[in-house]
Amino acid sequence: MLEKRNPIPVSRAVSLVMEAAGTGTVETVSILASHGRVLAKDIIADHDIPLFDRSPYDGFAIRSIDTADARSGNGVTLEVIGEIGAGTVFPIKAGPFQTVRIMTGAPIPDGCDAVIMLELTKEITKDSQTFIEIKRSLKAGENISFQGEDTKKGTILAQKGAYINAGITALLATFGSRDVPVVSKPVIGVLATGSELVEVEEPLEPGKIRNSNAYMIIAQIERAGGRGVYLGKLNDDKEKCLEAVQNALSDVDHLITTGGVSVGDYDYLPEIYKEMGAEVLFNKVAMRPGSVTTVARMGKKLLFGLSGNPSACYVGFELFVRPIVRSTLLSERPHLRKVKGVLGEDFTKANPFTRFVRGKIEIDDNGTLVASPTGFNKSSAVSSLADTDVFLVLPGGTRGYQKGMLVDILLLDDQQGSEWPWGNIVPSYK
Ligand SMILES: Nc1nc2c(c(=O)[nH]1)N[C@H]1C(S)=C(S)[C@@H](COP(=O)(O)OP(=O)(O)OC[C@H]3O[C@@H](n4cnc5c(N)ncnc54)[C@H](O)[C@@H]3O)O[C@H]1N2
Ligand code: MOO
Ligand SMILES: [Mg+2]
Repeated sequence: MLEKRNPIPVSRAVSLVMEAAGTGTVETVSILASHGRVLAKDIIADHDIPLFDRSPYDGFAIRSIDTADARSGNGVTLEVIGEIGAGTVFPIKAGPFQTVRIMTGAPIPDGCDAVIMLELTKEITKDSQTFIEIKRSLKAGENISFQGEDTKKGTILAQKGAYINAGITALLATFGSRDVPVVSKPVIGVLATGSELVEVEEPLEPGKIRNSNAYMIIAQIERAGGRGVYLGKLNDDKEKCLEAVQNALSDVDHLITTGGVSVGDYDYLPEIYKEMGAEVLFNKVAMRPGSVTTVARMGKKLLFGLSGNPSACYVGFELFVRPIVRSTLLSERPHLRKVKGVLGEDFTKANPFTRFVRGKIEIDDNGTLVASPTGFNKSSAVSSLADTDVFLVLPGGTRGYQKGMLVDILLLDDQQGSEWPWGNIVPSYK
């Protein structure tokens, strides 16, 4: 007798999964390997930036008081007592009507309180001594990069849980972090099921298809910030699948399977979860594609039973697995970031379940975000995933959607994320 499945709302399904979210451990990596990882410790400025008053220009460091009467037609002459490049400190204090030739980034010499750009000065040589003439007055502090103007010692510049981008890498280097504490990547195993599958390097035969989902999922795990481990493909043999799932689970933090979660004769995952004694959190979600997505729990580990259909598998990953990866990586915004935009074309097919249409975004001439489906829209589609950078969220109902309507858009290639995008998805937009 076929077991009746009760679809639950997406938001409820995500909440159930998130109850199993854990936090990751810490490891240290070289700064050169830290890009794209997640900080395990705040970055706190341990000194001011700049660390000392310095020149923003190539020119001359002067005493502003000496230029008080300077103007066009009445230049002031200053004696050049030396020169300083970035990296050294000038050893002498400048006295009245003395100046020091200075390069960008060099510390302001003692006695000086302003800098004039090279282009605004005229060099004069008299008795083999160098002078400059200045025809304008400068205020104290003019053209100086002051100590601490960028940031002050003690400021928290990046927080634990932040994605290490190029800017954070610059901060790590600024404050001398050669070894960077990062959150260890959660290890997610991937098993593909289906007797129809051949491996990527194998030739096709009648009735067979290539296993694309496993590789797609590994890429999605990596985009989310986890480490994907490909554990192979399995034929539709219940005992072998049960054994493989049980063995795999001991080596990974969480396990993803693809295929075999629907009601077909060879869809063994539901029975496997039962035999293992795993707690099934849900086996039907009110969404398209991916309605058959099933998630079970064994202690702290989650078993994500993603659909075999490529688009359904892709969507199931982004909605349910991604937030688990991100919260392990200490993100407080582990879900897909939601923005609003307009629908780029009619989507007339109504559906009782919320649709996650694979789409791409563009910004039109008025600056409006326009999201359009990427093409063939069935759950089985693989071709339209290549151009996909967003999901258009089209809530279930009896009506379709017209071009120009306001829609919720979930961004896939994004590091900012969202705390909870499911709160105010409304049934239709006018
Ligand atoms: N009577 C019903 N039939 C189906 C239902 C239903 O509710 N009642 N649900 C449909 C929906 S919705 C989906 S989605 C699929 C889900 O199927 P499974 O998750 O059980 O996956 P399979 O049956 O193993 O395969 C489905 C499809 O995907 C292809 N596939 C599988 N693995 C891969 C892979 N690694 N790479 C690429 N493609 C893969 C497979 O060949 C099938 O074509 O069930 C519907 N049926
Ligand atoms: O799980 Mo299916 O993908 O709803 O079409
Ligand atoms: Mg099936």
